[in-house]
Amino acid sequence: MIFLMDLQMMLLDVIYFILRNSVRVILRPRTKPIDGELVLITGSGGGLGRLFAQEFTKHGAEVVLWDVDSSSNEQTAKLVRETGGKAHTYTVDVTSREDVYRNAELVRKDLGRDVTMLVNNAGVVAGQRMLECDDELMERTMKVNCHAHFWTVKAFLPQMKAQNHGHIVTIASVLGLFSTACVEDYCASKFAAVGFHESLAHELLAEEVEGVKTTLVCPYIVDTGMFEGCKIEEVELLLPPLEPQYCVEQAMNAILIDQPLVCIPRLTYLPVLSRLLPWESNVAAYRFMGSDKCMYPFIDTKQKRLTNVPVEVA
Ligand SMILES: NC(=O)C1=CN([C@@H]2O[C@H](COP(=O)(O)OP(=O)(O)OC[C@H]3O[C@@H](n4cnc5c(N)ncnc54)[C@H](OP(=O)(O)O)[C@@H]3O)[C@@H](O)[C@H]2O)C=CC1
Ligand SMILES: CC1=C(/C=C/C(C)=C/C=C/C(C)=C/C=O)C(C)(C)CCC1
Repeated sequence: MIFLMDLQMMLLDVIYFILRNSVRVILRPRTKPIDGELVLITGSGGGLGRLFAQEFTKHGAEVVLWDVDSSSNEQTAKLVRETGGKAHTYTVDVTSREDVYRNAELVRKDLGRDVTMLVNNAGVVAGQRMLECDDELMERTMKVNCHAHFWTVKAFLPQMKAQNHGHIVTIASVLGLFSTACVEDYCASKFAAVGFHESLAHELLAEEVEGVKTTLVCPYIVDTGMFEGCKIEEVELLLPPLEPQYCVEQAMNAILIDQPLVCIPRLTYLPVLSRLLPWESNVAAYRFMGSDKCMYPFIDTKQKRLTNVPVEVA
């Protein structure tokens, strides 16, 4: 009897959340205030990381900027300060556990307070055919895109849990939910980041740490240069590469309503469902759309950059 009642409750919950999330697409829930939050962003020296720093600043948060490249990171801080924001820069290689833990301590000592929001954004891609790629380059992708999340979360989650207040944001990718050819290192690292993030989210909920929220962000191709050349002509009208600013605004909307997962754009939720189809059906659809070979021009562009051959800009 108790089992049947639990089952009924669970089914009602499932239906309630499907309906609630559908309504939320049209009627956006109230966003949470984040003024006064201390937000740490990795990979803040450029691309999406820099834009996240500016967006969090707009919302009144103070930002801690971590990047391997100090000069591009200083540039981000300058942009934040020009708009009246508070930014603190640290030169950190997130693949190094020691570097992460030492700098986490330093942040705590320098600022006298705990980081309340962590945005794991730093990311790299080898951009070479696996069989031609140096082992170290493939290993680096795993270390930046996945292992680094272990170290940063271990460094900052304990204080969030102690305060029952915080937010862990993972910038993964749609390539952490479905795959394509010739980006084996990247897909492996992003699938791993998604697995890590979701397991952590389950752990916090199972332990009833209600005050620490999680958001998994899975964008499609974004025009930051990271995947320069990657395109699928067959679907370009329907799915053009995302403007970085649009991508960050969509991610911010999700973060500010404590949304657990966001795929940007929404259309990319569809290929996730295709995992239920037979593998061969997916292959046929990939061939039809040209998404099986979409990384070829990206790999060519990257190769030309490595060998200093001029690259034509479309
Ligand atoms: N661009 C895209 O199409 C998409 C990107 N994403 C994800 O979004 C995130 C941001 O990407 P995007 O802004 O495009 O990429 P960028 O290359 O523009 O920015 C990544 C930043 O991370 C920094 N970084 C790299 N390695 C380290 C490290 N070991 N320690 C600290 N910082 C490091 C880079 O520094 P440096 O420049 O000095 O190497 C750079 O400033 C990544 O996780 C990426 O995988 C997801 C979907 C699509
Ligand atoms: C495979 C595939 C697609 C292509 C997806 C691509 C090419 C995504 C690239 C994402 C990148 C570069 C993410 C970076 O993090 C479509 C057209 C959605 C249709 C369904 C199957």
